[in-house]
Amino acid sequence: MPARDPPDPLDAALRPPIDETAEEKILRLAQEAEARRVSHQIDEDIKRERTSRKKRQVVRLLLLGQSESGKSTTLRQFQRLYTPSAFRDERVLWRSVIQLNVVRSIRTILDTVSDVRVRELPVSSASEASDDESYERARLPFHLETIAMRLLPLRHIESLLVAKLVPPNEEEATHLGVYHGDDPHRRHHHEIFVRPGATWKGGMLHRTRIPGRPTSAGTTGQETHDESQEALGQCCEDMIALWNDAFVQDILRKRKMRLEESPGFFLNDLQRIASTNYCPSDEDVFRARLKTVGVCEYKFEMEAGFESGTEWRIIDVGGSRSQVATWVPFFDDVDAIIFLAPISAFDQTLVEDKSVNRLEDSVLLWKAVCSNKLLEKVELVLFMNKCDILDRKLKSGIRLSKYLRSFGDRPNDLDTAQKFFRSKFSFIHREHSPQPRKFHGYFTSVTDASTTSGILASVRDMVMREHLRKAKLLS
Ligand SMILES: Nc1nc2c(ncn2[C@@H]2O[C@H](COP(=O)(O)OP(=O)(O)OP(=O)(O)O)[C@@H](O)[C@H]2O)c(=O)[nH]1
Ligand SMILES: [Mg+2]
Repeated sequence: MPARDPPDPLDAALRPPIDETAEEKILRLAQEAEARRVSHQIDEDIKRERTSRKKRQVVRLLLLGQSESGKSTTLRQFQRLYTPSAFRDERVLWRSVIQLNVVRSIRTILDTVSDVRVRELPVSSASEASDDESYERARLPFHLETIAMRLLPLRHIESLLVAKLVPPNEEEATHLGVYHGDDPHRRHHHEIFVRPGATWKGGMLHRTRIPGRPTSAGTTGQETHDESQEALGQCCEDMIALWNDAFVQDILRKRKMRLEESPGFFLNDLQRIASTNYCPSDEDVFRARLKTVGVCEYKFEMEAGFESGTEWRIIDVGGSRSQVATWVPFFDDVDAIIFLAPISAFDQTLVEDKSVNRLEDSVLLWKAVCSNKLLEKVELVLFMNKCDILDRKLKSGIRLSKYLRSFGDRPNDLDTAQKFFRSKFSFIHREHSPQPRKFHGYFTSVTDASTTSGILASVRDMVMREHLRKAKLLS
Protein backbone atom coordinates (compact mmCIF):
# COMPACT_ATOMS: atom_id res chain seq x y z
CA MET A 1 0.00 0.00 0.00
CA PRO A 2 1.41 3.44 -0.92
CA ALA A 3 2.30 5.69 2.08
CA ARG A 4 -0.32 8.44 2.70
CA ASP A 5 0.80 12.07 2.56
CA PRO A 6 0.81 13.74 6.00
CA PRO A 7 -2.22 16.09 6.41
CA ASP A 8 -1.58 19.68 5.21
CA PRO A 9 -1.51 21.81 8.38
CA LEU A 10 -2.47 24.95 6.45
CA ASP A 11 -5.35 23.20 4.79
CA ALA A 12 -6.55 22.04 8.18
CA ALA A 13 -6.24 25.51 9.68
CA LEU A 14 -8.18 27.13 6.83
CA ARG A 15 -10.97 24.59 6.75
CA PRO A 16 -14.15 26.00 8.31
CA PRO A 17 -14.95 24.50 11.73
CA ILE A 18 -17.34 21.55 11.51
CA ASP A 19 -19.74 23.04 14.11
CA GLU A 20 -19.83 26.55 12.55
CA THR A 21 -23.16 28.35 13.06
CA ALA A 22 -24.82 30.39 10.29
CA GLU A 23 -23.82 33.69 11.95
CA GLU A 24 -20.23 32.51 12.38
CA LYS A 25 -20.18 31.57 8.71
CA ILE A 26 -21.32 35.03 7.64
CA LEU A 27 -18.68 36.59 9.86
CA ARG A 28 -15.97 34.27 8.54
CA LEU A 29 -16.87 34.94 4.91
CA ALA A 30 -16.81 38.67 5.56
CA GLN A 31 -13.39 38.40 7.21
CA GLU A 32 -12.07 36.35 4.29
CA ALA A 33 -13.40 38.89 1.81
CA GLU A 34 -11.74 41.68 3.76
CA ALA A 35 -8.43 39.74 3.85
CA ARG A 36 -8.65 39.25 0.09
CA ARG A 37 -9.31 42.94 -0.42
CA VAL A 38 -6.29 43.90 1.71
CA SER A 39 -4.08 41.41 -0.11
CA HIS A 40 -5.24 42.70 -3.49
CA GLN A 41 -4.59 46.27 -2.32
CA ILE A 42 -1.02 45.31 -1.30
CA ASP A 43 -0.45 43.69 -4.70
CA GLU A 44 -1.69 46.80 -6.44
CA ASP A 45 0.53 49.05 -4.30
CA ILE A 46 3.57 46.95 -5.10
CA LYS A 47 2.73 47.04 -8.79
CA ARG A 48 2.23 50.82 -8.76
CA GLU A 49 5.45 51.36 -6.86
CA ARG A 50 7.33 49.17 -9.34
CA THR A 51 5.91 51.04 -12.35
CA SER A 52 6.63 54.40 -10.78
CA ARG A 53 10.20 53.35 -9.95
CA LYS A 54 10.60 52.17 -13.51
CA LYS A 55 9.04 55.39 -14.77
CA ARG A 56 11.42 57.46 -12.69
CA GLN A 57 14.29 55.76 -14.47
CA VAL A 58 13.18 57.04 -17.83
CA VAL A 59 14.59 60.46 -18.59
CA ARG A 60 12.61 62.42 -21.15
CA LEU A 61 14.24 65.18 -23.11
CA LEU A 62 12.34 67.26 -25.63
CA LEU A 63 13.96 69.21 -28.48
CA LEU A 64 12.12 72.39 -29.43
CA GLY A 65 12.76 75.33 -31.72
CA GLN A 66 11.66 76.72 -35.07
CA SER A 67 12.29 74.85 -38.33
CA GLU A 68 15.99 74.65 -39.31
CA SER A 69 17.06 75.56 -35.78
CA GLY A 70 19.14 72.38 -35.45
CA LYS A 71 16.92 70.01 -33.40
CA SER A 72 17.45 66.91 -35.53
CA THR A 73 21.17 67.70 -35.81
CA THR A 74 21.36 67.80 -32.00
CA LEU A 75 19.58 64.46 -31.89
CA ARG A 76 22.16 63.02 -34.30
CA GLN A 77 24.92 64.31 -32.03
CA PHE A 78 23.33 62.43 -29.10
CA GLN A 79 23.17 59.31 -31.25
CA ARG A 80 26.82 59.62 -32.21
CA LEU A 81 27.82 59.98 -28.55
CA TYR A 82 25.65 57.33 -26.96
CA THR A 83 25.03 54.71 -29.65
CA PRO A 84 28.14 55.16 -31.81
CA SER A 85 28.06 51.85 -33.64
CA ALA A 86 24.42 52.29 -34.69
CA PHE A 87 25.26 55.84 -35.78
CA ARG A 88 28.21 54.58 -37.85
CA ASP A 89 26.09 51.87 -39.45
CA GLU A 90 23.48 54.42 -40.48
CA ARG A 91 25.90 56.90 -42.05
CA VAL A 92 25.63 55.27 -45.45
CA LEU A 93 21.87 55.86 -45.43
CA TRP A 94 22.46 59.59 -45.37
CA ARG A 95 24.12 59.41 -48.77
CA SER A 96 20.77 59.74 -50.56
CA VAL A 97 19.81 62.75 -48.43
CA ILE A 98 23.12 64.41 -49.27
CA GLN A 99 22.70 63.57 -52.97
CA LEU A 100 19.28 65.24 -52.83
CA ASN A 101 20.74 68.26 -51.02
CA VAL A 102 23.34 68.60 -53.82
CA VAL A 103 20.83 68.17 -56.62
CA ARG A 104 18.55 70.76 -55.01
CA SER A 105 21.37 73.30 -54.65
CA ILE A 106 22.22 72.86 -58.32
CA ARG A 107 18.56 73.28 -59.26
CA THR A 108 18.36 76.46 -57.16
CA ILE A 109 21.33 77.90 -59.06
CA LEU A 110 19.98 76.87 -62.47
CA ASP A 111 16.52 78.31 -61.71
CA THR A 112 18.10 81.53 -60.49
CA VAL A 113 20.40 82.10 -63.46
CA SER A 114 17.72 81.19 -65.97
CA ASP A 115 15.57 83.90 -64.39
CA VAL A 116 18.17 86.66 -64.69
CA ARG A 117 16.84 90.05 -65.82
CA VAL A 118 18.69 92.30 -68.22
CA ARG A 119 19.22 94.93 -65.48
CA GLU A 120 21.12 92.37 -63.41
CA LEU A 121 23.75 91.79 -66.09
CA PRO A 122 27.18 93.43 -65.83
CA VAL A 123 26.96 97.11 -66.90
CA SER A 124 28.56 96.65 -70.35
CA SER A 125 25.99 94.05 -71.51
CA ALA A 126 22.98 95.87 -70.04
CA SER A 127 23.82 99.46 -70.92
CA GLU A 128 22.07 99.47 -74.31
CA ALA A 129 18.77 98.19 -72.93
CA SER A 130 15.95 100.69 -72.37
CA ASP A 131 14.29 100.94 -68.95
CA ASP A 132 11.45 98.60 -69.92
CA GLU A 133 13.72 96.03 -71.42
CA SER A 134 15.96 96.03 -68.39
CA TYR A 135 13.27 94.04 -66.50
CA GLU A 136 13.08 91.42 -69.22
CA ARG A 137 14.67 88.05 -68.83
CA ALA A 138 18.24 87.99 -70.12
CA ARG A 139 19.70 85.25 -72.28
CA LEU A 140 21.94 82.87 -70.45
CA PRO A 141 25.60 83.06 -71.57
CA PHE A 142 26.27 80.28 -74.09
CA HIS A 143 28.68 78.32 -71.85
CA LEU A 144 26.07 78.23 -69.05
CA GLU A 145 23.36 77.12 -71.45
CA THR A 146 25.58 74.19 -72.40
CA ILE A 147 26.24 73.31 -68.78
CA ALA A 148 22.53 73.56 -67.96
CA MET A 149 21.75 71.16 -70.82
CA ARG A 150 24.33 68.71 -69.60
CA LEU A 151 22.90 68.86 -66.07
CA LEU A 152 19.37 67.99 -67.21
CA PRO A 153 19.68 64.33 -66.04
CA LEU A 154 19.76 65.66 -62.47
CA ARG A 155 16.03 66.40 -62.72
CA HIS A 156 15.39 62.69 -63.15
CA ILE A 157 17.75 61.94 -60.25
CA GLU A 158 15.82 64.37 -58.07
CA SER A 159 12.57 62.46 -58.71
CA LEU A 160 14.30 59.15 -58.02
CA LEU A 161 15.63 60.41 -54.70
CA VAL A 162 12.28 61.82 -53.66
CA ALA A 163 10.67 58.46 -54.43
CA LYS A 164 13.35 56.75 -52.35
CA LEU A 165 13.21 59.06 -49.34
CA VAL A 166 9.53 59.78 -49.05
CA PRO A 167 6.93 57.09 -48.28
CA PRO A 168 4.67 56.41 -51.30
CA ASN A 169 1.54 57.77 -49.57
CA GLU A 170 3.25 61.08 -48.76
CA GLU A 171 1.75 63.03 -51.60
CA GLU A 172 2.65 66.48 -50.32
CA ALA A 173 6.37 65.86 -50.30
CA THR A 174 6.42 65.00 -53.96
CA HIS A 175 5.19 68.44 -54.98
CA LEU A 176 8.49 69.51 -56.38
CA GLY A 177 9.40 73.01 -57.40
CA VAL A 178 6.91 73.89 -60.06
CA TYR A 179 8.11 76.31 -62.67
CA HIS A 180 5.64 79.17 -62.99
CA GLY A 181 6.86 80.97 -66.07
CA ASP A 182 7.96 84.52 -65.47
CA ASP A 183 6.91 84.94 -61.87
CA PRO A 184 9.76 84.01 -59.55
CA HIS A 185 7.52 84.51 -56.51
CA ARG A 186 5.24 81.73 -57.60
CA ARG A 187 7.96 79.11 -57.59
CA HIS A 188 7.63 76.65 -54.78
CA HIS A 189 10.53 74.51 -53.79
CA HIS A 190 8.89 72.24 -51.28
CA GLU A 191 11.35 70.78 -48.91
CA ILE A 192 11.75 67.07 -48.57
CA PHE A 193 10.76 65.83 -45.18
CA VAL A 194 10.80 62.69 -43.15
CA ARG A 195 7.88 61.25 -41.21
CA PRO A 196 8.11 59.95 -37.65
CA GLY A 197 9.94 56.76 -36.90
CA ALA A 198 12.48 57.40 -39.64
CA THR A 199 10.90 54.72 -41.80
CA TRP A 200 12.96 56.00 -44.71
CA LYS A 201 15.97 54.63 -42.87
CA GLY A 202 14.25 51.32 -42.26
CA GLY A 203 13.37 50.92 -45.89
CA MET A 204 16.77 51.93 -47.12
CA LEU A 205 18.65 49.89 -44.57
CA HIS A 206 16.71 46.88 -45.74
CA ARG A 207 17.63 47.59 -49.31
CA THR A 208 21.28 48.41 -48.90
CA ARG A 209 22.56 46.23 -46.09
CA ILE A 210 24.77 43.35 -47.08
CA PRO A 211 25.20 41.21 -43.99
CA GLY A 212 28.64 40.17 -42.90
CA ARG A 213 30.53 42.72 -44.97
CA PRO A 214 33.31 44.43 -43.03
CA THR A 215 33.09 48.14 -42.36
CA SER A 216 36.01 50.50 -42.55
CA ALA A 217 36.67 54.21 -42.17
CA GLY A 218 35.75 55.58 -45.59
CA THR A 219 33.35 52.96 -46.86
CA THR A 220 30.86 50.76 -45.07
CA GLY A 221 30.89 47.86 -47.46
CA GLN A 222 27.20 48.51 -47.91
CA GLU A 223 27.40 50.40 -51.18
CA THR A 224 25.43 48.94 -54.01
CA HIS A 225 24.98 50.11 -57.56
CA ASP A 226 23.47 53.52 -57.17
CA GLU A 227 22.07 55.32 -60.21
CA SER A 228 22.07 58.67 -58.41
CA GLN A 229 25.69 58.35 -57.37
CA GLU A 230 26.65 57.42 -60.92
CA ALA A 231 24.79 60.45 -62.31
CA LEU A 232 26.45 62.76 -59.79
CA GLY A 233 29.82 61.34 -60.84
CA GLN A 234 29.05 62.04 -64.50
CA CYS A 235 27.82 65.57 -63.76
CA CYS A 236 30.55 66.36 -61.26
CA GLU A 237 32.76 68.56 -63.46
CA ASP A 238 29.77 70.51 -64.78
CA MET A 239 28.40 71.06 -61.28
CA ILE A 240 31.80 72.35 -60.13
CA ALA A 241 32.05 74.60 -63.20
CA LEU A 242 28.56 75.97 -62.60
CA TRP A 243 29.18 76.69 -58.90
CA ASN A 244 32.54 78.39 -59.55
CA ASP A 245 31.39 80.38 -62.57
CA ALA A 246 31.94 84.13 -62.19
CA PHE A 247 28.57 85.01 -63.82
CA VAL A 248 26.73 82.65 -61.43
CA GLN A 249 28.56 83.99 -58.38
CA ASP A 250 27.81 87.55 -59.45
CA ILE A 251 24.07 86.87 -59.78
CA LEU A 252 23.93 85.01 -56.45
CA ARG A 253 25.71 87.93 -54.80
CA LYS A 254 23.34 90.48 -56.35
CA ARG A 255 20.34 88.50 -55.19
CA LYS A 256 21.89 88.12 -51.73
CA MET A 257 21.65 84.35 -51.97
CA ARG A 258 24.19 82.98 -49.52
CA LEU A 259 24.01 79.31 -50.48
CA GLU A 260 27.05 78.49 -48.32
CA GLU A 261 25.00 79.29 -45.25
CA SER A 262 21.88 77.47 -46.29
CA PRO A 263 21.06 74.02 -44.87
CA GLY A 264 22.36 71.01 -46.76
CA PHE A 265 25.09 72.92 -48.58
CA PHE A 266 27.71 70.58 -50.08
CA LEU A 267 28.81 72.36 -53.27
CA ASN A 268 32.35 72.92 -51.97
CA ASP A 269 32.73 69.14 -51.53
CA LEU A 270 31.49 67.96 -54.91
CA GLN A 271 34.64 66.10 -55.93
CA ARG A 272 34.46 63.95 -52.78
CA ILE A 273 30.69 63.54 -52.65
CA ALA A 274 30.33 62.61 -56.32
CA SER A 275 32.99 59.87 -56.17
CA THR A 276 31.76 56.29 -56.65
CA ASN A 277 32.77 55.03 -53.21
CA TYR A 278 31.48 58.02 -51.30
CA CYS A 279 30.24 57.28 -47.81
CA PRO A 280 29.17 60.25 -45.67
CA SER A 281 31.51 61.24 -42.86
CA ASP A 282 30.15 62.10 -39.41
CA GLU A 283 30.36 65.77 -40.33
CA ASP A 284 28.42 65.21 -43.57
CA VAL A 285 25.62 63.57 -41.57
CA PHE A 286 25.43 66.62 -39.30
CA ARG A 287 25.38 68.99 -42.26
CA ALA A 288 22.73 67.09 -44.23
CA ARG A 289 19.25 68.57 -44.27
CA LEU A 290 16.06 66.56 -43.96
CA LYS A 291 13.07 68.37 -42.54
CA THR A 292 11.12 66.63 -39.75
CA VAL A 293 7.37 66.35 -39.95
CA GLY A 294 5.71 64.78 -36.94
CA VAL A 295 7.71 63.37 -34.08
CA CYS A 296 10.78 61.14 -33.84
CA GLU A 297 11.71 59.47 -30.59
CA TYR A 298 15.20 58.18 -29.96
CA LYS A 299 15.75 55.81 -27.03
CA PHE A 300 19.01 54.72 -25.53
CA GLU A 301 20.23 53.30 -22.28
CA MET A 302 23.17 54.59 -20.30
CA GLU A 303 25.61 51.76 -20.01
CA ALA A 304 28.07 53.00 -17.44
CA GLY A 305 28.43 55.12 -14.32
CA PHE A 306 25.80 56.07 -11.79
CA GLU A 307 23.20 56.37 -14.54
CA SER A 308 23.65 52.80 -15.67
CA GLY A 309 20.32 51.28 -16.65
CA THR A 310 18.59 54.63 -17.04
CA GLU A 311 16.65 54.89 -20.25
CA TRP A 312 16.77 58.16 -22.13
CA ARG A 313 14.07 59.21 -24.54
CA ILE A 314 14.83 62.16 -26.74
CA ILE A 315 11.88 63.53 -28.64
CA ASP A 316 12.48 65.50 -31.82
CA VAL A 317 9.51 67.39 -33.24
CA GLY A 318 8.95 69.28 -36.48
CA GLY A 319 9.54 73.00 -35.99
CA SER A 320 7.62 74.58 -38.85
CA ARG A 321 4.76 76.85 -37.86
CA SER A 322 1.97 74.41 -38.69
CA GLN A 323 3.56 71.85 -36.39
CA VAL A 324 4.07 73.96 -33.28
CA ALA A 325 0.55 73.05 -32.07
CA THR A 326 1.57 69.39 -32.00
CA TRP A 327 4.25 70.05 -29.35
CA VAL A 328 1.92 70.36 -26.33
CA PRO A 329 1.10 66.67 -25.76
CA PHE A 330 4.84 66.06 -25.27
CA PHE A 331 5.09 68.56 -22.42
CA ASP A 332 3.61 66.02 -20.04
CA ASP A 333 6.18 64.14 -17.98
CA VAL A 334 9.20 65.72 -19.65
CA ASP A 335 12.35 66.23 -17.54
CA ALA A 336 14.08 68.83 -19.65
CA ILE A 337 13.80 70.76 -22.87
CA ILE A 338 16.61 71.80 -25.14
CA PHE A 339 15.35 74.86 -26.98
CA LEU A 340 17.33 75.80 -30.08
CA ALA A 341 17.43 79.42 -31.19
CA PRO A 342 19.51 79.99 -34.33
CA ILE A 343 20.98 83.39 -33.46
CA SER A 344 22.57 83.70 -36.90
CA ALA A 345 19.09 84.16 -38.38
CA PHE A 346 18.71 87.82 -37.40
CA ASP A 347 18.64 88.86 -41.09
CA GLN A 348 16.40 86.05 -42.36
CA THR A 349 12.67 85.40 -42.60
CA LEU A 350 10.69 82.20 -42.11
CA VAL A 351 10.30 79.91 -45.12
CA GLU A 352 6.63 79.46 -44.18
CA ASP A 353 5.96 83.21 -43.75
CA LYS A 354 8.23 85.71 -45.45
CA SER A 355 6.89 88.56 -43.34
CA VAL A 356 8.25 87.11 -40.09
CA ASN A 357 11.83 87.63 -39.00
CA ARG A 358 13.37 84.34 -37.88
CA LEU A 359 15.03 85.70 -34.78
CA GLU A 360 11.84 87.41 -33.68
CA ASP A 361 9.96 84.15 -34.18
CA SER A 362 12.54 82.31 -32.03
CA VAL A 363 12.26 84.91 -29.27
CA LEU A 364 8.45 84.60 -29.25
CA LEU A 365 8.62 80.80 -29.12
CA TRP A 366 11.16 80.98 -26.28
CA LYS A 367 8.88 83.35 -24.39
CA ALA A 368 5.92 80.96 -24.88
CA VAL A 369 7.95 77.97 -23.66
CA CYS A 370 9.30 79.87 -20.61
CA SER A 371 5.86 81.06 -19.56
CA ASN A 372 4.01 77.77 -20.13
CA LYS A 373 2.48 76.58 -16.84
CA LEU A 374 2.75 72.92 -17.85
CA LEU A 375 6.51 73.37 -18.07
CA GLU A 376 7.08 75.36 -14.88
CA LYS A 377 9.02 72.53 -13.22
CA VAL A 378 10.90 71.50 -16.34
CA GLU A 379 14.58 72.34 -16.79
CA LEU A 380 15.00 74.62 -19.80
CA VAL A 381 18.27 74.50 -21.68
CA LEU A 382 18.83 77.12 -24.37
CA PHE A 383 21.17 76.45 -27.28
CA MET A 384 21.94 79.75 -28.97
CA ASN A 385 22.85 77.90 -32.14
CA LYS A 386 24.58 78.46 -35.47
CA CYS A 387 27.30 80.60 -33.89
CA ASP A 388 29.65 79.61 -36.73
CA ILE A 389 27.29 81.23 -39.25
CA LEU A 390 26.77 84.25 -36.98
CA ASP A 391 30.54 84.72 -36.83
CA ARG A 392 30.88 84.50 -40.63
CA LYS A 393 28.03 86.95 -41.17
CA LEU A 394 29.44 89.54 -38.78
CA LYS A 395 32.92 89.17 -40.27
CA SER A 396 31.51 89.63 -43.78
CA GLY A 397 30.29 93.08 -42.70
CA ILE A 398 26.59 92.41 -42.07
CA ARG A 399 25.68 94.78 -39.24
CA LEU A 400 23.56 93.40 -36.42
CA SER A 401 22.30 96.87 -35.50
CA LYS A 402 20.66 97.19 -38.94
CA TYR A 403 18.25 94.40 -37.92
CA LEU A 404 18.25 94.86 -34.13
CA ARG A 405 18.09 98.52 -33.26
CA SER A 406 18.58 97.76 -29.57
CA PHE A 407 22.08 96.46 -30.40
CA GLY A 408 22.99 100.10 -30.90
CA ASP A 409 26.59 101.03 -31.63
CA ARG A 410 28.18 98.07 -29.86
CA PRO A 411 31.13 96.48 -31.69
CA ASN A 412 29.90 94.19 -34.47
CA ASP A 413 31.81 91.11 -33.34
CA LEU A 414 30.90 87.60 -32.22
CA ASP A 415 31.74 88.03 -28.56
CA THR A 416 29.67 91.20 -28.15
CA ALA A 417 26.78 89.75 -30.15
CA GLN A 418 26.76 86.57 -28.04
CA LYS A 419 26.71 88.55 -24.78
CA PHE A 420 23.86 90.64 -26.14
CA PHE A 421 21.79 87.58 -27.11
CA ARG A 422 22.51 85.87 -23.81
CA SER A 423 21.22 88.83 -21.82
CA LYS A 424 18.05 89.08 -23.99
CA PHE A 425 17.17 85.39 -23.73
CA SER A 426 18.01 85.10 -20.01
CA PHE A 427 15.91 88.21 -19.29
CA ILE A 428 12.88 86.58 -20.95
CA HIS A 429 13.56 83.38 -19.01
CA ARG A 430 13.71 85.26 -15.72
CA GLU A 431 10.68 87.46 -16.38
CA HIS A 432 8.36 84.85 -17.86
CA SER A 433 9.07 81.66 -15.87
CA PRO A 434 6.05 81.03 -13.60
CA GLN A 435 8.48 80.29 -10.76
CA PRO A 436 12.21 80.97 -10.43
CA ARG A 437 14.52 78.46 -12.12
CA LYS A 438 18.11 78.35 -13.26
CA PHE A 439 19.03 79.60 -16.74
CA HIS A 440 21.14 77.08 -18.66
CA GLY A 441 22.39 78.85 -21.78
CA TYR A 442 25.03 77.62 -24.25
CA PHE A 443 26.51 79.03 -27.45
CA THR A 444 26.55 76.19 -29.94
CA SER A 445 27.32 75.15 -33.48
CA VAL A 446 25.70 71.76 -33.35
CA THR A 447 27.18 70.66 -36.67
CA ASP A 448 30.58 70.66 -34.93
CA ALA A 449 30.98 67.36 -33.04
CA SER A 450 34.07 68.40 -31.08
CA THR A 451 32.49 71.38 -29.31
CA THR A 452 29.00 69.89 -29.10
CA SER A 453 29.94 66.64 -27.35
CA GLY A 454 31.23 68.49 -24.24
CA ILE A 455 28.07 70.59 -24.08
CA LEU A 456 25.82 67.55 -24.45
CA ALA A 457 27.72 65.78 -21.66
CA SER A 458 27.15 68.78 -19.32
CA VAL A 459 23.47 68.89 -20.26
CA ARG A 460 23.14 65.16 -19.68
CA ASP A 461 24.73 65.44 -16.21
CA MET A 462 22.52 68.35 -15.24
CA VAL A 463 19.34 66.64 -16.47
CA MET A 464 20.28 63.39 -14.73
CA ARG A 465 21.01 65.16 -11.42
CA GLU A 466 17.68 66.98 -11.56
CA HIS A 467 15.89 63.78 -12.52
CA LEU A 468 17.33 61.93 -9.52
CA ARG A 469 16.62 64.84 -7.20
CA LYS A 470 12.97 64.95 -8.27
CA ALA A 471 12.69 61.16 -8.02
CA LYS A 472 14.02 61.36 -4.43
CA LEU A 473 11.56 64.09 -3.54
CA LEU A 474 8.73 61.96 -4.88
CA SER A 475 9.71 58.77 -3.01
N1 LIG B 1 26.50 75.84 -40.04
C1 LIG B 1 25.62 75.32 -39.18
N2 LIG B 1 24.59 74.61 -39.66
C2 LIG B 1 23.73 74.08 -38.77
C3 LIG B 1 23.88 74.26 -37.37
N3 LIG B 1 22.86 73.60 -36.76
C4 LIG B 1 22.13 73.03 -37.73
N4 LIG B 1 22.65 73.31 -38.93
C5 LIG B 1 22.15 72.89 -40.24
O1 LIG B 1 20.86 73.44 -40.39
C6 LIG B 1 20.02 72.53 -41.09
C7 LIG B 1 18.74 72.35 -40.31
O2 LIG B 1 18.99 71.62 -39.13
P1 LIG B 1 17.94 70.56 -38.59
O3 LIG B 1 18.59 69.89 -37.42
O4 LIG B 1 17.43 69.71 -39.69
O5 LIG B 1 16.79 71.54 -38.10
P2 LIG B 1 15.44 71.17 -37.36
O6 LIG B 1 15.33 72.11 -36.22
O7 LIG B 1 15.38 69.72 -37.05
O8 LIG B 1 14.36 71.56 -38.46
P3 LIG B 1 12.89 70.93 -38.68
O9 LIG B 1 13.04 69.46 -38.80
O10 LIG B 1 12.40 71.58 -39.94
O11 LIG B 1 12.07 71.35 -37.50
C8 LIG B 1 20.82 71.25 -41.28
O12 LIG B 1 21.29 71.21 -42.61
C9 LIG B 1 21.97 71.37 -40.32
O13 LIG B 1 23.13 70.77 -40.82
C10 LIG B 1 24.98 75.04 -36.90
O14 LIG B 1 25.17 75.26 -35.71
N5 LIG B 1 25.81 75.55 -37.85
MG1 LIG C 1 14.20 68.20 -37.69
